[in-house]
Amino acid sequence: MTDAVRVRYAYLGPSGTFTEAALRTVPDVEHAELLPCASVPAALEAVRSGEADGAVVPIENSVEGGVPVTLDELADGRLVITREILLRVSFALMARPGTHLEDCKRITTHPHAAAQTRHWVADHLPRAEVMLASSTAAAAAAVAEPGSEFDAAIAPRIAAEQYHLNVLADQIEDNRDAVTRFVLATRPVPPPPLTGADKTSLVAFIRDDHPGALLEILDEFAVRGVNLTRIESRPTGDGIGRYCFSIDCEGHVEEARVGEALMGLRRVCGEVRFLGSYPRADGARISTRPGTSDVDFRDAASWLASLKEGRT
Ligand SMILES: O=C(O)C(=O)Cc1ccccc1
Repeated sequence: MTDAVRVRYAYLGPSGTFTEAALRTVPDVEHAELLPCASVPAALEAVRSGEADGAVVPIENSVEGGVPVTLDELADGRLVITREILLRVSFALMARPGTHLEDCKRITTHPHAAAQTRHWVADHLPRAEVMLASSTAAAAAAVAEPGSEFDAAIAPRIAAEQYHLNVLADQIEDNRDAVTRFVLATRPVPPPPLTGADKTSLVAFIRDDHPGALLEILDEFAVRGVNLTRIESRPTGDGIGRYCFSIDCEGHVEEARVGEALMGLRRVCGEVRFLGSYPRADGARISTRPGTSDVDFRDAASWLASLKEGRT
């Protein structure tokens, strides 16, 4: 394969991050060019500018919920999500050879990793200070620097080999079932085909602040039997008290109940930004409630047409 046709993927780097591990699950990634970026905004900007064809970024974790920087960056609607990836995350404490557990006073890691190992650190290193880094692998790289100000990093075990560090403690996550959800974002393209186990993401902006505005949004989903998998309010940045709603729901825009819910939102909201329909990473098939399948919507539409033609 020549360089001219190689797909370029940006990701939260440097090499050794969980995001890289998530990216490595994308089909044909071995033929792609990987572009490590210093932050989530930088990875997404590489896609907007055309420097990369797609970016993999963390969007939600099972301990802390949505990742604000990713939700806010995607809310501009200039990119779409074409794939989601679920990754179990497990953390190790690593240090330069010769450092022992009791020497670890200054630890560095990514904020998500700090949140997911808080109890372990409090129990085992109660006097340690945790300083935040742009990623877990960036933290490992900083510890590996000669004369580093840090004693240890919390990072994926694989980063210890890459940065020549020793693992002092492994599997230090507070919750063994911690899962992080990543998405692949690209410049706008038609959604991948319907699989029957899909999700749709969007951002809804209320038209004018009024009682029941959120209820009106929820109603568009509820009356069509569309289940939400995440809803979060995020500030729009236009002033205190001004929020939009970042929403993931089950189903694909090609399914009538989802398409009709989007049209309903378009009517009741000030603005709706479609962020994509894509296969669910867990493959869980969606069971439609009675009266909300594509057949039901088609039947209702042809019944209405027959009324207009004078056939009762
Ligand atoms: O810093 C990393 O390795 C990342 O990819 C971000 C992250 C950190 C902790 C859990 C999941 C993702």
